[in-house]
Amino acid sequence: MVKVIVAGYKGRMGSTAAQMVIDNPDFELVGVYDARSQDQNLGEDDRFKGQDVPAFHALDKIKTDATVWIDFTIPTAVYENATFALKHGISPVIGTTGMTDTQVKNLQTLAKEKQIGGLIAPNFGISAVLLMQFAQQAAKYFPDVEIIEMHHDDKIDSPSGTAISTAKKIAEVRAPKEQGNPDATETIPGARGAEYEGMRIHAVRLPGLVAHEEVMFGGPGEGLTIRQDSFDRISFMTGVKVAVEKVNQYHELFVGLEHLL
Ligand SMILES: NC(=O)C1=CN([C@@H]2O[C@H](COP(=O)(O)OP(=O)(O)OC[C@H]3O[C@@H](n4cnc5c(N)ncnc54)[C@H](OP(=O)(O)O)[C@@H]3O)[C@@H](O)[C@H]2O)C=CC1
Ligand SMILES: O=C(O)C1=N[C@H](C(=O)O)C[C@H](O)C1
Repeated sequence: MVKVIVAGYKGRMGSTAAQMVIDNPDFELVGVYDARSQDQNLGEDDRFKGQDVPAFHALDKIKTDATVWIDFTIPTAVYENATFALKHGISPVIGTTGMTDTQVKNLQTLAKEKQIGGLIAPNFGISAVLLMQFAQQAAKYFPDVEIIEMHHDDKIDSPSGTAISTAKKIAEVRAPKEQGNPDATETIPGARGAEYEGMRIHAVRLPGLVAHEEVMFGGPGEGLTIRQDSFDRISFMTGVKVAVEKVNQYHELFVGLEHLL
């Protein structure tokens, strides 16, 4: 039985993850954490009526025997949360996006020091993991690429963690390249999107969307578009489940679900 605490349980992803833990006979939800909630117990939340799980609102009040910390919170909270988990011997399974490269490195160092397994996954969806792998493969042959990520309009960070991760994977295999016309100008600043190592990333935010990404490649006389869609947040739960099952077996913190698949 894997004992789990879920941070951000009031939110879209945290509530879905809490339900996944409750529904899994091999997992036990032993705590939930959400900084601004008033609940003393998860059962006070209408979506979880009948559940008896302590709810916490401040890191220094958390008392738990959890071995896994699932985090779907906000970019400004996740680093402190993951540090807390590692310092208390709890393996972090982090879905929250928006951490800096330095923060990720610091967490990896701490996990190694403490000999604790952990995972930061910019995307727990299998379609997104495959899209990133396929895009990396295609970039060897098509160095000209544009990334378009599309999300619901409540998303805080942009570009998405998945888009940044896609760009990083592409940058690993292609020589640095400034795309387009070197004399190009932007009549309205930002028209060409964000720039990462010569690639352009475009962030679309619209009600009705969940999480979607297209990677467009262009070459002489041809093009290739790779697309993935998360139509429902349940799409992320297969990956979260695998991470919860496996993360305690490791002694380092990985970035990317592919390391545990
Ligand atoms: N890796 C993946 O596969 C996926 C990652 N994500 C990422 O997960 C994160 C959460 O997304 P989503 O569920 O849509 O966002 P929500 O805004 O729905 O949920 C975030 C929750 O965290 C709470 N919160 C805020 N501060 C803290 C804190 N200090 N400690 C604990 N909880 C806190 C928020 O409370 P309040 O509203 O009161 O501020 C809210 O309930 C985002 O970074 C998103 O990019 C999303 C989908 C998939
Ligand atoms: O905020 C979201 O919704 C999502 N965030 C992650 C990201 O930033 O890539 C993963 C997925 O795209 C959904």
